Formats: sequence, structure tokens, C-alpha cells
Amino acid sequence: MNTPNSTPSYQGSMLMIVAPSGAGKSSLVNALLQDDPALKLSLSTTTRAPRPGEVDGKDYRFASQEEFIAERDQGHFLEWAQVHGHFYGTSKPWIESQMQAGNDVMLEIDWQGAQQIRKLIPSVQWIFIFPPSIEALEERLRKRGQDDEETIQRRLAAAHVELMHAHEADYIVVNDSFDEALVDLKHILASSRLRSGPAMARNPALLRRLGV
Ligand SMILES: Nc1nc2c(ncn2[C@@H]2O[C@H](COP(=O)(O)OP(=O)(O)O)[C@@H](O)[C@H]2O)c(=O)[nH]1
Ligand SMILES: Nc1ncnc2c1ncn2[C@@H]1O[C@H](COP(=O)(O)OP(=O)(O)O)[C@@H](O)[C@H]1O
Repeated sequence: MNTPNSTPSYQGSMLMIVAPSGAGKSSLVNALLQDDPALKLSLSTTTRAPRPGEVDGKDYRFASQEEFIAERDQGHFLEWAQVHGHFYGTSKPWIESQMQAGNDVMLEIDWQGAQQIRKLIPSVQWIFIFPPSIEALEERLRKRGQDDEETIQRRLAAAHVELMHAHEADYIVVNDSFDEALVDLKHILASSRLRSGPAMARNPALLRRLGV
């Protein structure tokens, strides 16, 4: 495969999870991955500073702005965007290798990245996670306890812009009850696998496990 445009032979599922900061996307994605080892999560590169407890190479690849720009200019990113004042990007070689292997892949990216990926890989499924309300979103950002007040305000302001792109998604999942939202995601993944055909046909036991 030379470029990700050559997707007809790709038999895995690719899902993009998009949500405003604090909606619960990382918590949901982590829970989904724990229950489904066949699903691979893309490790993004970012220029933002690690939060307490975040590990380089596990949560993100943390890079300086100079490093990011150099990699970007070398064509290392399948998509990249500036979000909340920092650069974020998806590794092109990693996505290509996963697609070649036919793996199911999940991307946790913003709406700008999602628009770029959709153009390159039209079969991708875009899932938008809604918080139950803006008030709940603010409460979750505060309870997470990892961002200072300025960062929280910046993320809340950005939430309104992010939410304006929800209609572009294929699915909307409201993360009010965490468990119900997780079940919704499992169903979306299972139905995407069914649609991509052979990947799911190879694994009917997985379908049963997902309750489909
Ligand atoms: N375009 C793009 N966005 C990303 C990427 N990785 C993370 N993001 C998005 O950047 C935003 C900020 O992420 P993060 O700093 O982890 O904060 P959080 O949303 O509060 O957990 C979120 O909308 C992420 O989905 C990426 O590789 N590309
Ligand atoms: N359904 C939910 N109900 C209540 N709190 C939640 C729910 N889902 C996630 N949270 C909490 O909200 C905070 C933000 O979640 P996180 O996964 O970090 O969001 P995001 O990755 O979208 O920024 C975390 O403290 C998380 O434990």
C-alpha cells in the first residue's frame, strides 16, 4: 500500500472518537480496549505537556514544537491539527501498517482531524461523544483535577465549536450513564465489523461476546 487511499482491500474497521474535552472519550476508549484486545488504538503525537500520571509512549508521544514541525514536514502525519493551542497528529506509518494487517483501529482525535481522515479513508466510522449537558462537562473537567482554571476555560470555550461538528458524525453517543455509553460503542464497533465483512465473519465468537 502506497497511500491510505488504497482502502478497497482493507477489511478491518476504523472508528474515530470525537468529543469535547471532558466528555469522557478517553475513559470510554480505555474501557472498550480492555474488553477487546483485537482493537488497536492510535498513539498520537502532541506538543502539549504531559498531565500528571501520563506516560510518554503510552498516552501520547510527547514532542517539542520543533520536533513536531520537522516530522510534519517530512510527511510523518496522516492528519494533524492545532487544538487548544497545541499540535496533535496521527502517525501515517502506523495507520498504514495496521491497515495492511487488516486490524481494527480506533482514533481519538478532534473534528479537524476527523474531517481529514474521512477524506483519505471514506469507510471510517465517525462517532461523536456527547456529554449530558454543558454543566456536566464543566463538572467532569473540574473533577478530573488535571487542568488549571485557564485550561478548563479554554476547553469549555472550544467545546462549543466541537459540538457544532457533531452532525458530521455517523453516530452520536451520549455519555450520561458510562455503562450504557460503553454498550453503545460496542454495538457500533460490532456493526462496523459486520459491514466490513470478512473481519467479523472470521470471528463470530466476538460478535456473540459483544451481544450482537
Ligand atoms: N487532530 C488530532 N486531534 C487529536 C489527536 N490526538 C488527540 N487529539 C484531540 O486533541 C484534543 C485534546 O486532547 P487532550 O489534550 O488529550 O485533552 P482532553 O480532550 O481533555 O483529554 C482532543 O479533542 C483530542 O481528541 C490527533 O492525533 N489528531
Ligand atoms: N459517564 C460518566 N459519568 C460521570 N463521570 C464521567 C463519565 N465518563 C467519564 N467521566 C469522568 O469525566 C472526566 C473526564 O473524562 P475523560 O475520559 O478524561 O474525558 P476526555 O477524554 O473526553 O477529555 C474523568 O474524571 C472521568 O472519570
